[in-house]
Amino acid sequence: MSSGSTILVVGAGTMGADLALDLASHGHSVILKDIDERALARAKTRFTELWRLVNLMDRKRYAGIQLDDVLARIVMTTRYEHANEVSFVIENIVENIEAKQRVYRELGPLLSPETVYAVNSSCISITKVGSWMSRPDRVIGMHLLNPVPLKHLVEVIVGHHTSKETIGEAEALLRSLGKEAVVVNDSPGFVTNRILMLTINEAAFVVQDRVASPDKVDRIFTDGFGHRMGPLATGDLIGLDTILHSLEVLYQSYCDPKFRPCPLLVKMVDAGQLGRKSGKGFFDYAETP
Ligand SMILES: NC(=O)c1ccc[n+]([C@@H]2O[C@H](COP(=O)([O-])OP(=O)(O)OC[C@H]3O[C@@H](n4cnc5c(N)ncnc54)[C@H](O)[C@@H]3O)[C@@H](O)[C@H]2O)c1
Repeated sequence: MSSGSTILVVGAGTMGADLALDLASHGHSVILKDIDERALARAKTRFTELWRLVNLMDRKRYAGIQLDDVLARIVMTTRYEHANEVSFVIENIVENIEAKQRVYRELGPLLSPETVYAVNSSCISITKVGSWMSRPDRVIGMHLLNPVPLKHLVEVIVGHHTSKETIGEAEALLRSLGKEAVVVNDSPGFVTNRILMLTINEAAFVVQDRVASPDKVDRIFTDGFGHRMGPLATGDLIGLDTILHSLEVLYQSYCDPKFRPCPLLVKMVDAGQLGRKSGKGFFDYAETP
């Protein structure tokens, strides 16, 4: 897919906002849709923060590009404007099956039959999403990693009915963003989160059982194994509510008790300690953007 196409990004939270900026910085026009005006306002602030962060981490990334030109390519809305004109939708709303199903039912009839519907989900089966759509061959999983502009690998998930053409178009869109696709078969949690969610959940159990503090747990992974981030800092980056929703989807999908969410995680989410996005999770982020 060439740059210059119009892409509808549904959901302007942690992933949707970062994705919109990444698409626009590669020349795509973006319609960023959310149901919540406050989320759109937060996304606006996030664009500037993220621009700064990416420039710090990778100077070449935005060389010769002006932020104002990038922002001019993003339209923010709470309505499905011009949905029938887009060639690609990337959905990034909360990790909740009922909420996602409502969006697909609402949006499906508004789209052209040829539109590719990419699902950015942590765990939800792509075949299940396809079952809600009239063209399941145009539905594909696009599990983007966080923060989107700095991650060059994307787990692409092939549902039961996903066509070869749809896979090719998803790969082409990712190539236009300088990203590489690793294509895997559909199964709840795919490869990444079947493994990662168990690790983060077990790390929460270790803290709950007072085996070690969050700092010690993560240091064993960073200073010991040489990982760039420990499991609890990773949970804070993703969002503990997203971790909890993902574990619930995995538990429901496999009926396997190994995915039961740690009660400490549930309590932290109830208390609004969601990680970086709320300023506090297993660690404190009061001073960090
Ligand atoms: N956070 C991560 O690191 C990460 C990584 C990969 C994939 N994901 C997946 O991406 C998706 C989004 O995650 P997130 O972390 O951005 O969530 P988030 O909670 O930060 O944002 C979700 C956004 O969706 C909006 N929303 C809810 N219902 C909507 C609707 N009907 N229409 C439009 N917008 C709606 C909310 O207002 C919110 O702004 C989830 O499925 C998640 O599992 C997240």
